[in-house]
Amino acid sequence: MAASSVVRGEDAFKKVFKFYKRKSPPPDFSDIVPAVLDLSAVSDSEAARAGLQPVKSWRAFGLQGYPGFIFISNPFLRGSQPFWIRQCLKTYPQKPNVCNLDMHMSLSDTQDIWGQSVHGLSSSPSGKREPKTLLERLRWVTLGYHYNWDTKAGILNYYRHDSSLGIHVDESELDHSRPLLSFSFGQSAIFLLGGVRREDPPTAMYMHSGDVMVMSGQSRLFYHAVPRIIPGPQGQTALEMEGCRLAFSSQDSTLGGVLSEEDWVLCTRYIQSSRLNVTVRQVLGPGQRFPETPSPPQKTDASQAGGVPGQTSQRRKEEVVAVTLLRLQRHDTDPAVKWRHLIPEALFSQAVASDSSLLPGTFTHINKCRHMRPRVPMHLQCD
Ligand SMILES: O=C(O)CCC(=O)C(=O)O
Ligand SMILES: [Fe+2]
Repeated sequence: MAASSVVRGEDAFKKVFKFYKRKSPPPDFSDIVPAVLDLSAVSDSEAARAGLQPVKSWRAFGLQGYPGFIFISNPFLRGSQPFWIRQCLKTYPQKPNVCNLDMHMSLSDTQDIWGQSVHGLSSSPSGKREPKTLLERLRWVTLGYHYNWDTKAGILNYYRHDSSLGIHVDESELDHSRPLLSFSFGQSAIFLLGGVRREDPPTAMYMHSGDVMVMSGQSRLFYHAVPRIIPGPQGQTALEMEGCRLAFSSQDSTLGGVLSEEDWVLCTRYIQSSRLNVTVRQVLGPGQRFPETPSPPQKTDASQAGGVPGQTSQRRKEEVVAVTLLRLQRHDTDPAVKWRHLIPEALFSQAVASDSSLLPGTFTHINKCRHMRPRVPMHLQCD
């Protein structure tokens, strides 16, 4: 069942979090369905270079009561996700990027996480309990400003089937006026989006492989959490990986580079039980520098999101998604990069949606503003 906006009280978020984290008996997810919608912008070839469909065929949704939150239902070209999965597993964990394993292992031990995991992940289960590979123990990697968890820029989260991510706000970046972009690959997740206060009741939605989320404007600082990982729609990942094989074996592979048999096997194996999430955030605002001392400089407020009036280089949010992926494709984590091309909220209002698979009571067409009342699990109604 969908979490509800009428659940109130101090513990509302926690209750909903626990509801979706619960394993036995498992919660009923029947009301949660993928969102669907269409947009337009960015050149088709630029989008394709990042492995994305032409923007006119993207399906994106706003969410009633969550200004600035955009959900884009898997805008990836068939067969391009494995490129990103391989980036997350093989490329981004490489030094100088920092990961959770660095906290208790030496640099030489975490130098080649992929290489050290190849054997363990690709050998078929022998029946006896094998030690976990480094890839299976990987929980997060930071890109960009990664020397300090508090100053993170791009973050990769690695979720195993039993992982969750607690209730939090992403506020350690100094610039909250830029959107936070989130890309999901592999198994699915229940994502909970709350409000500015921890006690604001959250809305639950699925994040499936390929789905993209933009948290901008007010929603940039909303509480959120991932209470649980769930198997993706039947066969989805397998099909996607197979699509990759086809795409890579044909000449017009847009992302370039052939996925070797070994890479393909390992990515498939890993993703069968795991979820990858990439979030990209702007850390510094215009003119800001990291302080020498821990005292934080003035933050740029998310409520001011909307860009600088008269700025000519502003682009649409769809472009932000494409450009972000292009940067990541080049493994461009230069901390000096400023995301000047981010755009005002008002420009992002062209969504046209079919409502066949809307989560009741939550997703709203950006430009239609239809709203259905949510159905509420009885035991979550606490007022
Ligand atoms: O995994 C997700 O979907 C959310 C990740 C997240 O909230 C974070 O990294 O701050
Ligand atoms: Fe977050």
